[in-house]
Amino acid sequence: MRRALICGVSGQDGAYLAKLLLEKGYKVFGGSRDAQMSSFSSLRQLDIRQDIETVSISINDFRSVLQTLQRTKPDEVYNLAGQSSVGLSFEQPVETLESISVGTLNLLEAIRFTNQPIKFYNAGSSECFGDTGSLAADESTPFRPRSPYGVAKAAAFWQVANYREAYQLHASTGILFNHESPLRPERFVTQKIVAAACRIANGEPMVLKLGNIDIARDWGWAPDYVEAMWIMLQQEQADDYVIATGQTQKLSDFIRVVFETVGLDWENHIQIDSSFFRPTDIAEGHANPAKAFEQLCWSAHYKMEGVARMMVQAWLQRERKI
Ligand SMILES: C[C@H]1O[C@H](OP(=O)(O)OP(=O)(O)OC[C@H]2O[C@@H](n3cnc4c(=O)[nH]c(N)nc43)[C@H](O)[C@@H]2O)[C@@H](O)[C@@H](O)C1=O
Repeated sequence: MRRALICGVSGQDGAYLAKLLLEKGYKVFGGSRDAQMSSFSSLRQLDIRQDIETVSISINDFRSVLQTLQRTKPDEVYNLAGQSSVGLSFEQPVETLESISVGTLNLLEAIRFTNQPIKFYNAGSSECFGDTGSLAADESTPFRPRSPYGVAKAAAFWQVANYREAYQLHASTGILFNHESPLRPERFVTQKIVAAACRIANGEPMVLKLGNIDIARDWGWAPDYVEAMWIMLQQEQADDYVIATGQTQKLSDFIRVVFETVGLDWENHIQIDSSFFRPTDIAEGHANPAKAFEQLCWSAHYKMEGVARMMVQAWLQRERKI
C-alpha cells in the first residue's frame, strides 16, 4: 500500500487531494500544525475524516518535519501547508515568508536527510509571475512577484528546483493558477461572492462590498487541480508545470454568473470598498498550460462559468441541510 503525507490537509486542496489518494488506495497521513485542535471540517464535508490518520506537523520546525517523516514513512509528500492568502501576506509578511519558504526548505532538507526515495510535490503559485499583461505565462516566463506571498512562493520554487538538480530529489512544483470549490473559505473572493449572492437571494438584507472588480484571473476547479499534483509524482522525471484552464475572465464576469445563477442582477447588490484594494495587485493573470497537457495528459474539465455554478449549487444545498 502506497503511503502519502499531505502537509496542510485541512485546506481546500489538502482535503480534495486526500480524497483522491484514498480512492487510489493510498494510506493517507494528514498533516496539520496542531492535529488535536483542528476540526478538519473540510475532511468531514467530504466524509473522509475517519479514513485519514492525522498527524501534528509544523513545517517551520525541522525536528517536527524529520520526526513526522520517520514515523509515517511516506512514498510521497505533498506540501500544501503555509499561509495561503495573498491579501493577508501584506499584513503578515514574515509569517508568510517563514511558513512558505522556510517550511518548504525544511521538507526538502528532511527528505534529503532520510535518504529515502520520497517523491515531493510543492504547491507553487501563479502569484510568482506577477503582472504579465496579456502574455500567457508558461514554465519559462520570468517571475516578478507583486506580493509577499508571491515572493515567498518564488523562493520556495527555486529551492525545489535546486534540490532537484543538486541532490536528484524527485521534487516538482505545480504553478497553480486560481482554483476554487465549495471548500474555499470566504476570505477568497469567489466564495465571498457566492455566499453573499445566496444570502441575498434567501432574503437577507445586505450589500456585497468588494475591492477591485476589474481584475482578471484564470479560475479553475480545485478537484481537477489536485489530480495534476498526483500525476506529477507519477512521472519518471520530476519537473515543474503550469496548471490552469487557459481561459481568463474578469472578476465582474464571475460576479455576473453567480448572481444570474440565483436569479439576481448583480449591479444592484455590490459596492466598491477601497479597504479591500491591495497595495499591489495583479491586473490580469493569463496562463498557458500546454506543457501539462502534452506531458501529463492533464487538462481542466471545468472553466469559470461551471465553477461559479457548482459553488452556488453547493452553497444552497449546504444551507438546506442546516
Ligand atoms: C493563485 C493564487 O490564488 C489565490 O490568491 P488570490 O488571487 O489573491 O485570490 P483572492 O480570491 O483572494 O483574490 C483574487 C482577486 O480578487 C480581488 N478582490 C476584489 N475584491 C476582493 C475581496 O473583497 N476579497 C478578496 N479576497 N479579493 C478581492 C483581489 O484583489 C485579487 O486580485 C490563492 O489561492 C493563492 O493561494 C494563490 O496562490
